Amino acid sequence: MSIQTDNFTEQRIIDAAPSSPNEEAIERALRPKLLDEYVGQAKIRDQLEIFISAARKRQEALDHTLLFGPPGLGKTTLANIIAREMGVNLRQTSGPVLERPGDLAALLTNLEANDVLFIDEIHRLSPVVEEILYPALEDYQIDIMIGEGPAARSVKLDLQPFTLVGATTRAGMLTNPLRDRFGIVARLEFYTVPELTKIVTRSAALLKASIAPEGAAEIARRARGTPRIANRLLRRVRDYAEVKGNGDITQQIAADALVMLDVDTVGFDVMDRKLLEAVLYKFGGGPVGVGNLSAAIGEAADTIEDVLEPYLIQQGYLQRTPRGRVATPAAYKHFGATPPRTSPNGELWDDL
Ligand SMILES: Nc1ncnc2c1ncn2[C@@H]1O[C@H](COP(=O)(O)OP(=O)(O)OP(=O)(O)O)[C@@H](O)[C@H]1O
Ligand SMILES: [Mg+2]
Repeated sequence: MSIQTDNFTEQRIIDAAPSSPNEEAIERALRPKLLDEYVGQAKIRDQLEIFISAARKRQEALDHTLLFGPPGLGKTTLANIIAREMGVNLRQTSGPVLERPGDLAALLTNLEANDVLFIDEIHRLSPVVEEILYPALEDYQIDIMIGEGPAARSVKLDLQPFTLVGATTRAGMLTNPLRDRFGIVARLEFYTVPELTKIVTRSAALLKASIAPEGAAEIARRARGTPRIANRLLRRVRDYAEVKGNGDITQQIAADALVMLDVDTVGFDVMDRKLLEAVLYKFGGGPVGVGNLSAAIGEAADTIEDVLEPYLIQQGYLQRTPRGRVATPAAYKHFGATPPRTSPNGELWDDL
């Protein structure tokens, strides 16, 4: 997904979205190609391994698969891996690109048997395009209109069996009929530090960078649970090591470089801190609605919900309640402030 950065001259170092075409090219080079090289997400990997080998044995298309989770966790990577493991072609497009039903029909009719059609940002499909997709997913058929005016008629076309792999950062924004048509639904989780350490170590080897295990762990700890950020930090730290040292990425070099990049010890960058500080100091710890937060920190509500919040919530710094966002005691402590004895709901905070 793309992130609005209008308010900022510089891209966030820990922005989870790719920052440039150049970065996308580097990402492709670092992308694992097979399920075995895909680190973490053990549950999804185990399931896919079984489903893929069963489908291959029967020489059928894999069930339609929905991948969802915050940006940079490996959805596009998984879609590519699925096609490769199935031994079929991958055709890639995205929700906003498919403007007219004909755009999707052209893609669908060109698929070969058991191919993977990957639709990124599938929550942004237009309703008329989605309409075409339903019979395609269910019966491998589409209805298209040929001609115009009184001479127009609808024609049914048969398709080859295929697998739709849909990716989205927001499963909640899919329509029910679309969501119901996915046989496999996989929710990607943030990665643990050991998993990210593995990813950093693997990427360093591919980039021919010399890295100490503690250096890799230091980068992993500050990567916000996200492989894309881990790989980006690695590249910036490598630059730093080459200029300020002899090129070896030691723990000290990594820590110094990350201070320079303004990424703190738990991986928060300027925007994370701005968000938490707004909740704490402008809104008295919450509850505060996303609209007010958006106005206070000058970041789009979508970005707050898709990119900033998920990690802060998962790490226990922020809570989403029916009345709005609430800062937890951990958030107070992170900024050296004393948490209140009770939550905004009047419950006693129990981890004081
Ligand atoms: N499980 C993994 N193991 C190793 N590297 C990974 C893994 N997942 C992601 N990566 C790395 O992180 C980068 C970003 O992953 P990817 O592009 O698949 O994320 P995404 O979920 O599609 O993000 P977006 O929502 O922005 O499209 C990839 O280039 C890849 O190198
Ligand atoms: Mg992607």
